[in-house]
Amino acid sequence: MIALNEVGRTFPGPPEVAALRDATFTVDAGEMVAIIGPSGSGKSTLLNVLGLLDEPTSGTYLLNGVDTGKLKERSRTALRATTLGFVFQSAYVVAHLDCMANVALPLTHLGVPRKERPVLAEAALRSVGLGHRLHARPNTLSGGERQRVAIARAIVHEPRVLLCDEPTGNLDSENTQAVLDLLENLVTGDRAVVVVTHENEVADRAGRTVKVVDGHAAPLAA
Ligand SMILES: Nc1ncnc2c1ncn2[C@@H]1O[C@H](COP(=O)(O)OP(=O)(O)OP(=O)(O)O)[C@@H](O)[C@H]1O
Repeated sequence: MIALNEVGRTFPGPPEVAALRDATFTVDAGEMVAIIGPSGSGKSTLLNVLGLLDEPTSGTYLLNGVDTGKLKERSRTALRATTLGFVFQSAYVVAHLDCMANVALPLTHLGVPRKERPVLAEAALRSVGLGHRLHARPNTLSGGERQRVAIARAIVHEPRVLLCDEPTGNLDSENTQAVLDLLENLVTGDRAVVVVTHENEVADRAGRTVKVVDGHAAPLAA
């Protein structure tokens, strides 16, 4: 699904900063990979590159077989919208919309017919265990439930890769476990999950770990 070869990202500055120097690793469908590393090591830079939010200044990044360096901006945006789902530390849900409407939002941008949107949104909410809260407003939910709404929204269009940035950073240990169970269930034969985390219990759930040190990102030996 993902193949990075000697990917670097240098910010021109001044001063010039080589935030990512050499990221070389793959992520296959059917696996969950944790990205770990000290503060300032380049994890966010790497996640931005993986998420097609930023472009490498060197190396190649293949996503779902597509050489992303060769894409024009429009094609990058389209590939991002169809192939990737994003989960952040804070569940950026829209307060005045109910869960169904929040989860259906990305489908609007993808041109999914209006009639199909509620069907897909309900299925996504049921898949994260929120079938009983379809029409709840986010402010009536717990923090863990809100994060599950954000996950439902991230997967409603069936992305091949789910990119998560500290997805349990704001949760207590019980909700952390629930979200990790969920992420584990989302790893299927045709989907990969990538999780940037500081937390050992999150990394422990991943099949493999990529460690970032001073901009060098490589798999840890098993
Ligand atoms: N837009 C930018 N311009 C210049 N330097 C940047 C920019 N973004 C990040 N950096 C630098 O690149 C390095 C890597 O930053 P990055 O945010 O990727 O680290 P991180 O591992 O995600 O850190 P943390 O765990 O603290 O979030 C840091 O030295 C940072 O100051």
